[in-house]
Order: sequence, then C-alpha cells, then structure tokens
Amino acid sequence: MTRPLAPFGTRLWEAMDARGRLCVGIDPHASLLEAWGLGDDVAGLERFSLTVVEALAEQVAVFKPQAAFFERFGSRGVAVLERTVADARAAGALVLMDAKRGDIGSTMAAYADAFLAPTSPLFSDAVTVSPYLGFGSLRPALDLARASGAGVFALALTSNPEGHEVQHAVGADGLTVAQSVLGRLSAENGDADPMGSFGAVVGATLTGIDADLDINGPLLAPGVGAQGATPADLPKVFGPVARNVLPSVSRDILKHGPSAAALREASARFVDEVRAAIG
Ligand SMILES: O=c1ccn([C@@H]2O[C@H](COP(=O)(O)O)[C@@H](O)[C@H]2O)c(=O)[nH]1
Repeated sequence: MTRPLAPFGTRLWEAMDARGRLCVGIDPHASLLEAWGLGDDVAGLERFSLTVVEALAEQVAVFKPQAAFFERFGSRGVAVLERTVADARAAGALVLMDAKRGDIGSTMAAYADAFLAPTSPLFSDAVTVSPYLGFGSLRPALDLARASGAGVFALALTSNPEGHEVQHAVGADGLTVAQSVLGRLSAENGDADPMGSFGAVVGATLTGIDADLDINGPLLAPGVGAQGATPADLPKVFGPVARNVLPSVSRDILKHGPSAAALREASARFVDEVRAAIG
C-alpha cells in the first residue's frame, strides 16, 4: 500500500527549499522538435520529453508538461505524457500538469479524476484549471486535490495581454474577476502552514498589479524567458508575496537541448538568478 501524500503546499515548499524555485515547462513545440533534430511525430515527442526529464528530474523542483503538445498526437501522445509524468515523479520532481481544464461541476469531476485521482495514469502533483465557468464549478477538483495531497492552480492574472479584458472586469461586488478568484483561493488555503495547496497563476510579464496576491498559497509565474520577463522583474511584480512565487520557464530552457549538460546549465542559471532576485 502506498503512503498518503503530504499536502501539495508542504511538498512544494520543501522542494523549492531543497532544489531552488524553478518550474521547467515541458512544451514540445514543433519548432523545438525540429531544432533538436527530431521529427514532429510521436517518436520525436517521446525522445524530447524523456530527454528533458532525464536531464533535469534530479535537479529541478517542478516540471510543468503542457498537455496540449502531447494531445495533438492523439492517444499515442497521451501515452508519452503518462510516461513523462511517471518518470519525472519517480526521479523525485513534482509534476504540475498544465491542462487548464474548466467545465460545469459534473464534468469537472471527471477532469479531477483524470489528473488528481491517485489511481489515474495521469495523476499529477497538481493541475492548472480555468475558473471562468465560475469558481464554484471547480469544487470537485479542489475536494479531490485535498483528499489526494495534490494541488490546484487557478488562472487569475494570466501572462498574455488578452487576459486583461476578462480578468479585470468588475463584478457586482465591486471586485475584479481576478481578485474574486484570488479571494476564493485564499479561503481554500486558510491558515495552512507553511502554505496551502491552492495556487494562482499570475504572469511574471504583468506590471502594476492592482490585486491582493496574498493567498497563502503558491503563485505560479509563467512568462519568464521567451515572453520577455526576467527573474529580476519578480520583486517588482510580486513585492511582499515573492516568497510564494514559483517562476516557470519553458522555451528559454528547452532551446538549449538536446544536450543534457546545456539543459542543466540553463536551468541552474535560472535557479541562481531567481535566488538572487527573490531569495
Ligand atoms: O498565464 C499563463 C498561463 C500559462 N502559460 C503557459 O506557460 C508556458 C509558457 O511557456 P514559455 O515558453 O516559457 O513562454 C506555456 O505552456 C503556456 O501555455 C502561460 O504562458 N501564461
């Protein structure tokens, strides 16, 4: 019988402490497969993903496979995703599945089973979800994550410029949509120590954030690297809550492959730069 997992927030905190604060995205873009000398096919996808895992799994705190790049190859791509998750977790890294699922509650329960039920072949330490069918629709994922020792990251303030029109809309309660998502996450986390398991996605590309990010949970910060943000931007963007930030980098590390040594060096450089910026 496998031992129950400690809460995701605790496990993430310990992993960031031990390995440094970095999430490496596994985003097998067709252009990266080509740059690595691989075919844009399932064999290329597999070689790419397993190379990243082999090179970095004993070094980085978190991997974030982007499900879309695996799903585009159908069931064989999903089989590669399953192996990627299993290998990464077996080597001691946490896996945050970037699936951004969101639906009515009854369907959300099935998405939760797919990624957060310990018996699922795609079980991950955490998953990204979209709260834009209403935060309450996420309840099955929040509850299953709590029971499984897993985590959930809800999109709050995304790194893309188009997110603004939705996330900054003001509701009847006078709160922006993003603030309302952040408030609900904060309530889920309560006074968990060292932090809760329910995180927000907040782009590192954003400037002048006018929202309370103090949710006592992790803040996943994509946008570092290819989208223009740097580790040095993190204190400006996150201020006093920088202690809970997990910066995420995909293309700007992956472009250094297929050399395992170059991937390790690029990821170690980001860890050092993040440490210098936010401790
Ligand atoms: O607001 C968001 C939410 C998710 N992402 C995802 O992160 C990576 C970013 O890749 P880079 O190559 O480091 O730009 C990608 O999988 C996005 O889907 C995001 O960028 N912004």
